[in-house]
Amino acid sequence: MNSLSKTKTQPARQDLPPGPPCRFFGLPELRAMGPDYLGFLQAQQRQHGDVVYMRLAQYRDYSFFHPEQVRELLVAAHEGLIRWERGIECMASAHGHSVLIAEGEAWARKRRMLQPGFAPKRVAAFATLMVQAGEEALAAWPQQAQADMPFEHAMTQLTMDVILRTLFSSHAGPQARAAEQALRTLSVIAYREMFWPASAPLWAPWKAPKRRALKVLNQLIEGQIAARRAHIAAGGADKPDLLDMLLKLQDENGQPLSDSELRDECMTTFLAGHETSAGALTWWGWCMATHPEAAAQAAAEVDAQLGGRKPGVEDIAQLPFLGQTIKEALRLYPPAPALLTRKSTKAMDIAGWHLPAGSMLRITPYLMHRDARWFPAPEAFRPERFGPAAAEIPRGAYLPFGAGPRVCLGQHFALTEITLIAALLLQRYRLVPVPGSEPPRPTLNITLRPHQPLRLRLIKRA
Ligand code: HEM
Repeated sequence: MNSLSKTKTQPARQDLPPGPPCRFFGLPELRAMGPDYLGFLQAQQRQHGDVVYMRLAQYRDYSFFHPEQVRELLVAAHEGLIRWERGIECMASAHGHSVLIAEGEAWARKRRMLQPGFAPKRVAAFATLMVQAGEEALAAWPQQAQADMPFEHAMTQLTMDVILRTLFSSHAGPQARAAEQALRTLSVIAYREMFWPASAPLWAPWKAPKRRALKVLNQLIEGQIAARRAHIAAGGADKPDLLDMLLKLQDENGQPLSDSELRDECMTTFLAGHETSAGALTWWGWCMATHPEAAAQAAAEVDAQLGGRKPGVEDIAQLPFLGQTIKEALRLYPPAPALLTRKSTKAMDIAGWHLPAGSMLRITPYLMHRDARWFPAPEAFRPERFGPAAAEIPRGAYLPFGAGPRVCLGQHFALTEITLIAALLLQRYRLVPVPGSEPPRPTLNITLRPHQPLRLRLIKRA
């Protein structure tokens, strides 16, 4: 191979990382990816190693599986990346142009404005609301000695209630059940649409379920904003919630969020702010139900620290083992198991490979978290991995909240909420699998949920 041919737009195969042979424009790979994205990528990693190249339709597609490469991409090369336009287009029908969707200066402006609202101090002020929501939800659960609960549904309703209280000073009313169903519908549709090159317009007759789902969510969010505007117009007092913060935000030029920006940020905070936390609590519940010794140790820690009183934000640091069980559940079942695919906007060199502008880049926390090099016996639930005596985990190997400048904005919020709710649960119940039930299979529909709604048996603690 001479040096001239290396500079051609289409690199020769030996200049590319290993991967499946390029056949039929990558259609066999695309067909295999849709029904089992995580299994497909895992098989590629096993066969080809830490960097896998595929030709998928018009895209040069690279998957990275090594922590150093992940940090190189998400941290060092961040400015040369955007999120894959088609993926974002499928999510934008609900999220609009929020911080989750925006790119470049528009994203940076939103991120700078929103960041203080999710800082630890701000989140701490919401802890009382989180605990209140948890206590009220648990008080409404069956009170007999043991009961089989639709646990996943209960966690979704609870985290939705938390976000409605913290965002709008509101509660999960009858609209919440409809919103849960609508979000499920939208996630399945958005995930499916990502594997098609384009979407039919929303008015197409077969898009009625998507239209209905969007209407439910829009009515919920826009109704809350309209009610707040009416409250302010009537001279009502400030409310200690995120909407109040969003209404008062100004950028460096003194510009507030426009009406549509406000709607979009509220929608993203509502959706991103409860769906993933619900998934995290659901999987944590399953881990506790199937690892009674770890559950008993976490419950003993909670009892010793709280002595029966309700938890507060200041207790979180005193519940290290409980925190380890949560981290380990997030490792085995990261609610965002595949980061939103990135596209390079300029040529770059990563891990010794030259990536032309326009390359697709995939990072898959679910697979990084199950790599025996960083997590020995990766399928085992071992909270000790995150204990003080454990070996250090390489930076970039553990990514439940992503990494780099686009790391999850709500990570502190989520961890505070999950820990407080987990403590409330352990104070009251022992969780066990429903006898005879099938173990949940992780299923990807943008987020990671059990293949069918998870039920757990709750046994009241004496
Ligand atoms: C266990 C719960 C959560 C998990 C696992 C999670 C995970 C993630 C991940 C992995 C990303 C980055 C995606 C990427 O790089 O492609 C992200 C972004 C984001 N998350 Fe979360 N999240 C959680 C909870 C929350 C909560 C509670 C909120 C808000 C209240 C939130 C708001 C956001 C926003 C706004 C972004 C976009 C940030 C940006 O693009 O600058 N998340 N989340």
